[in-house]
Amino acid sequence: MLEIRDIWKSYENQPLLNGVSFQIQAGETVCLLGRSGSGKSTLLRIIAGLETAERGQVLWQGQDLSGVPVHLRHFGLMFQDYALFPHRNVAENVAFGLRMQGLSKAEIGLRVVDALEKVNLAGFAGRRVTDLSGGEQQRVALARALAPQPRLLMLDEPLGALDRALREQLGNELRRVLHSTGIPAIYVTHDQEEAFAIADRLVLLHEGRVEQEGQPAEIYNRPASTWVAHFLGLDNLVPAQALAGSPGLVQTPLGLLKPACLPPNGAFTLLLRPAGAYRQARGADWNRIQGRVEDSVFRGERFRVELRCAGDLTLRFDLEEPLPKGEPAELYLPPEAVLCLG
Ligand SMILES: Nc1ncnc2c1ncn2[C@@H]1O[C@H](COP(=O)(O)OP(=O)(O)OP(=O)(O)O)[C@@H](O)[C@H]1O
Repeated sequence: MLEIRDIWKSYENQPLLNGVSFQIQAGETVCLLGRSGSGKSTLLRIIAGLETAERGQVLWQGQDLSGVPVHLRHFGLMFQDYALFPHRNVAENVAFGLRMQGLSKAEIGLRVVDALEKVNLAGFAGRRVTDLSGGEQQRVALARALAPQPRLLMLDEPLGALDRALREQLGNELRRVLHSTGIPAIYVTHDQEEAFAIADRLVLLHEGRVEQEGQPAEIYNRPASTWVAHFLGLDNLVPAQALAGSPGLVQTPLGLLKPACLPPNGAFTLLLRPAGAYRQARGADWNRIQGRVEDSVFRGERFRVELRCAGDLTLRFDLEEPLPKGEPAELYLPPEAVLCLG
């Protein structure tokens, strides 16, 4: 449906987007995820037509949108500071974009009711927006973005101003609303938990490029680089070197390890899965990790155990039982829990 093809953009000779390409399919919610300042909002503005790229194209069903003005793209936008009109009630706020479209009063009335129902605010039409909670205001903003029936919805940190618990609740609701309307959406955030909760597919932006894209579980299980692993909070990174003459084994500060992957030539990085460690080996090819327990903290389902290991490495594993602090410990990981990163 939407194709972003090789977009380049710089500000004051500082490159920001260096050839960004990705696509969005019908009905799909794609989260654009990257650190603050990675150019996510700029990319949205380029897609919306509010900003021009130095190179590259934005295509809708194969049609190049360069030269198509903002209002003729039929893309809806929703920002973090949703800027509702404080002196107007809920219905008037939702009707705003519809009036600009020149629809009849009757049609506007129907669309407002429909949009408010979609976001679970039926009955709120006459309320003052200033009397609503932050979460309700956010839903009014979503209804306002949905009412003109855009062919694509762009959401820029829409939950950014809300507290964590509300974000989680509204994130789930947003996902439901987006799926029920079938409108494809680009959802920009720097919060990976939020992105994982909402996205059908993730696009990870780093240094102006797409570092990795895929379904959330795919990316979590197979991060493409050490940057992605770090960004997802997977910090058990171990320097490694392939071992000549011993295929499948790699040399590391922890000793010889056996990953499930074919090790690349030369130096590379291994990722040890925090949830992949056990107190006992269940196979002859399991990897033994030795260290001293620095910390052991209950984290809901499991204990997060911090192990100080050879090579100045601190590794964290999630275990069913705690381990005594200050004592030496041995843990075992199957080859599948040891990944090779580029
Ligand atoms: N019009 C502009 N002129 C000059 N620099 C700009 C302009 N717009 C954005 N930038 C710069 O480009 C960089 C990326 O901005 P952008 O808002 O696209 O990033 P972002 O990933 O959305 O960040 P955040 O999550 O903080 O909103 C920032 O360093 C910003 O200062």
